[in-house]
Amino acid sequence: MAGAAGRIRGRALGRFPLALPVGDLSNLHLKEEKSKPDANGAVVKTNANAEKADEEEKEDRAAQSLLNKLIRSNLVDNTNQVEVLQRDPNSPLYSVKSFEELRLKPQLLQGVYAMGFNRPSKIQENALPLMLAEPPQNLIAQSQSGTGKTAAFVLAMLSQVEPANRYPQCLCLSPTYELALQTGKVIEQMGKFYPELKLAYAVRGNKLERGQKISEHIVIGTPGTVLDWCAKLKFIDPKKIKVFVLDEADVMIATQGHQDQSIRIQRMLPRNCQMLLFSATFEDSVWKFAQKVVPDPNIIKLKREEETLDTIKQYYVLCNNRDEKFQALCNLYGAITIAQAMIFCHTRKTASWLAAELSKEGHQVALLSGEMMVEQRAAVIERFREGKEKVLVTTNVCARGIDVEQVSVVINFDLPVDKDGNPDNETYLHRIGRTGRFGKRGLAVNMVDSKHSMNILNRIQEHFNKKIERLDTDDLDEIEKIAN
Ligand SMILES: Nc1ncnc2c1ncn2[C@@H]1O[C@H](COP(=O)(O)OP(=O)(O)OP(=O)(O)O)[C@@H](O)[C@H]1O
Repeated sequence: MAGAAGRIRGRALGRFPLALPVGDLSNLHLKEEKSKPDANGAVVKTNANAEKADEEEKEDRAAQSLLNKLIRSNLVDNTNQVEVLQRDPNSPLYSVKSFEELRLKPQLLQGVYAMGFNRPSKIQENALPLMLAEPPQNLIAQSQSGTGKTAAFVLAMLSQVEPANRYPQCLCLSPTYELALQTGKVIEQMGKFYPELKLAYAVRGNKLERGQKISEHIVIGTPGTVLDWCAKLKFIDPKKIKVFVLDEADVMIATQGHQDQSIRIQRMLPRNCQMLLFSATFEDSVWKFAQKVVPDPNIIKLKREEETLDTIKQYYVLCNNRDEKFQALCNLYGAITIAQAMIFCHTRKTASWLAAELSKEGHQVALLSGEMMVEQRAAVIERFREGKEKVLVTTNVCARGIDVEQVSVVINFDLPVDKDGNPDNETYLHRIGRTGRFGKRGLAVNMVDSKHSMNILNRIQEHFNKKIERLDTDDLDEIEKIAN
């Protein structure tokens, strides 16, 4: 997980430069740094004398004036300043609260700060008080990709666990093996100051002895294996679960069988179990599913036009065929520096062809596709996350939800369509959401190669009510401009 995402950094991403010296910007988070928890997890408040208070006020004023300057000069759009966005009421990262106000346990506060989070995002600020309320509240929540949903429900689970009880108390369903591992990592990082807390992965390949009971406090896994562990193998006593999380509900129901399995698991849980469901999109089918698994819910939902993030710039390129699309891609690479990119293709065949062509051009390419074994897929993603490869060419589902901070560009080499050839808006949103994570700038480029794909693109624009601009990839100056 990208822990340092919450701070302002001096590092430029590709050619998205940071426009001001870091020294100036660091003023913006001076105030938070004064109330961080110490090594024992206690929140340390500095005992400020009048002089110090004066100094602080000056710093605050300086920070505010810098912030105003940034906003006025429109520099906000040119930088990756999470802190600035977190102070912009129109941003999904905006928050008026601090993590202290969210009543987190000291060990968790310590974990949050150790991950480099300075303040909550909008979804965290809104969802956490509900999730931590007494008695526990059920919640159906939507927030854009990369705005901190995972961190929100991980905090909720960690807050409810009683380490002295050596049995599973929180159960989290993820749609894929990769996402289960990714979320597990967040749990491990955030629960770092909770050494007694244990986590088990209910994923294919994790074989346990028959008759065994699990003593771990949190179980995270995919629906099929979790169902086996609860119903058939009885490794878990579902009646003791206090918190049930269903993550990426839209992706979940797109996978054959997952919806039924999730509902069967939910039915085994006690009535007073807290049910939480998260999703980046809420088409009707997701909504119906959500209402089936979350009784009497509190609801946090976005308006359609809020679903896409303004920090991700969207373009399309007109081409005539596959070779021209490849050329357009090469032109993009020739004109802008791309930290890491994810490229989506419709078929495995195109993906392998493209990966081979890009390798011939000298790129370090990773290929991820559905026919690979889950362990292989996880290894590919890990290497990409570590930056060993700079380009990830992939087909579809296995790349959903993957959180890699350095992805500055997403290319739809083929536009996402459903099995009937209609635009797949959800998949579009998930794909472009691989960039622009937590306020970072991102670029999404769509390759259009026929009247049909132009029509798909137009329908995607209409759906999100968001203009996707044309980009001429033969014009290097124009490409350079979009990266500035
Ligand atoms: N309050 C915060 N401050 C700074 N960074 C944060 C904060 N919350 C989350 N992040 C970071 O932002 C990135 C995205 O967060 P997260 O994965 O929780 O988003 P998400 O909404 O679950 O995304 P997706 O819909 O794609 O699954 C992660 O790298 C995470 O570490």
